[in-house]
Amino acid sequence: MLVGPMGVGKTTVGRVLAERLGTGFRDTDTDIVETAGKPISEIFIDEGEPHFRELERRAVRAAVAEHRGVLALGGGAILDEGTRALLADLPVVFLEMGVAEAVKRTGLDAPRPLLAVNPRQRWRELMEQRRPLYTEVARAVVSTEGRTPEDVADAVLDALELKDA
Ligand SMILES: Nc1ncnc2c1ncn2[C@@H]1O[C@H](COP(=O)(O)OP(=O)(O)O)[C@@H](O)[C@H]1O
Ligand SMILES: O=C(O)C1=C[C@@H](OP(=O)(O)O)[C@@H](O)[C@H](O)C1
Ligand SMILES: [Mg+2]
Repeated sequence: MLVGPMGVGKTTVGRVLAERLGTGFRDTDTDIVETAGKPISEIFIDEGEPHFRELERRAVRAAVAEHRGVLALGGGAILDEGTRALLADLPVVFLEMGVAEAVKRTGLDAPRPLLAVNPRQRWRELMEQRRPLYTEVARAVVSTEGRTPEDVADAVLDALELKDA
């Protein structure tokens, strides 16, 4: 299970990991988009963040119950106390990076509504609030700085001692 901030590579590394482990990959953001029938940015605009968080809470609960492979969560999923409790005994890895790398990665990618305005400052604020929560749920912390997604996947397997799985 991969947690960490927007753009750190949960989705990208999750796919690589699933392939390495010969298992399935699931991403709660994808599940939410399917359920809502529209992109995350539109959910934020039309119904607001609290509604998105409610969809996310349900999506994480369903995925944890049903899915046995690699699961990538959205960056804010750990804000929910019930979600953190669900993750308590699972092999959760916190992927991390610094703000410069975050801005570089998210700038190149699909829009994330929470970083639409003032991305650098917003990212710092979000990390201040969330870092303790990522740390609380994680069994291991893996840096993604200067590593390709393949290298990060290797480091995750090492950290969870799944290298020969
Ligand atoms: N280790 C990495 N090094 C460089 N770029 C990366 C790395 N991992 C992911 N990326 C890029 O960063 C962007 C965000 O990745 P993504 O997997 O969507 O992150 P998340 O799911 O954590 O928000 C994508 O453009 C992806 O190709
Ligand atoms: O950090 C957040 O609050 C969010 C992260 C996004 O997922 P990624 O972390 O996969 O970008 C997505 O769930 C939404 O835009 C909100
Ligand atoms: Mg993602």
